[in-house]
Amino acid sequence: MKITFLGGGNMANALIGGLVKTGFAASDIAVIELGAQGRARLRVAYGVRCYEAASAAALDCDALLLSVKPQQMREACPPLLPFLRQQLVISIAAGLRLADVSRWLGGYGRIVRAMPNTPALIGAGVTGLCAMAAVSMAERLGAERILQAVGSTLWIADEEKMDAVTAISGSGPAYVFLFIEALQQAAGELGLTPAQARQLSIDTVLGAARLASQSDEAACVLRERVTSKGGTTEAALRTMEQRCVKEGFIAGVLAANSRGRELGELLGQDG
Ligand SMILES: NC(=O)C1=CN([C@@H]2O[C@H](COP(=O)(O)OP(=O)(O)OC[C@H]3O[C@@H](n4cnc5c(N)ncnc54)[C@H](O)[C@@H]3O)[C@@H](O)[C@H]2O)C=CC1
Ligand SMILES: O=C(O)[C@@H]1CCC=N1
Repeated sequence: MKITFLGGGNMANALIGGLVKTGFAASDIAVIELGAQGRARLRVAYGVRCYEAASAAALDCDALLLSVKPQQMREACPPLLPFLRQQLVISIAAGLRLADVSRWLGGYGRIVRAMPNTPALIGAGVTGLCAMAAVSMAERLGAERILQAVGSTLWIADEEKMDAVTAISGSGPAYVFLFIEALQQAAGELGLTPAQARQLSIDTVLGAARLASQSDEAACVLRERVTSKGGTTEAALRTMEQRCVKEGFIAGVLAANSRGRELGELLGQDG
């Protein structure tokens, strides 16, 4: 399968890196990227073909993955039109609705909306997928094959829920990195070295995530098991509760969901 990316930024780099690491031939991957530096980085890092603009050669592919920012999509679509034949189009833009991307692509119907995340770079991503009605089963499987090469996938029947997927797993790595940052900062304040802080915080997140994934028990039960009566965890959780950490966290995720919907509404009105 030949894949072309439109936009070679952060997420395209994560997906391309993951695809190449899991055995996709770099010669089957092309990127259309406006920035000369971005193209040079992609060529050096992964050996993929890079183009400055759409052309028959750039769009000689089975799947075209739209990985420009939501605000860049409407302008980026028309130059693709002369070269769209039967390719499956996959848009990973946050918020943008299938109907709007389809309209910007002259009513093209073979479009899957996907929401991956950056752990795709190491094959540990998770992607929500949602397809237009005209996308065939074989094409759905094609989209799944690309994203499963870099992690797990799940289908979302109701497109409105793609904003929730974005808020949970698309943006999710940032919340985890913030948590790691906070643990490391606290470790520093407690006199641990940066190397000790790094090992302790990252191994704790990895271990807890693996335990949660391999356990049949709910996260709250696993949390209670760490929390001894009158002990240290209880003291930590009580202080966090007083500071409304959980409420603040949930409010943040809901804000991401609202921003996705808002982006879709705002940009969808735009032509
Ligand atoms: N960064 C992330 O963790 C995730 C991002 N996404 C989505 O992926 C898309 C890209 O996000 P990032 O990679 O973070 O943004 P980015 O800004 O790093 O990458 C976008 C790239 O597109 C290029 N570009 C813009 N217009 C172009 C055009 N007309 N033709 C060719 N190249 C063009 C820019 O030069 C830039 O390199 C967004 O729509 C975002 O919502 C989805 C999931 C996760
Ligand atoms: O922050 C954003 O808008 C993108 C979508 C999900 C992760 N990054």
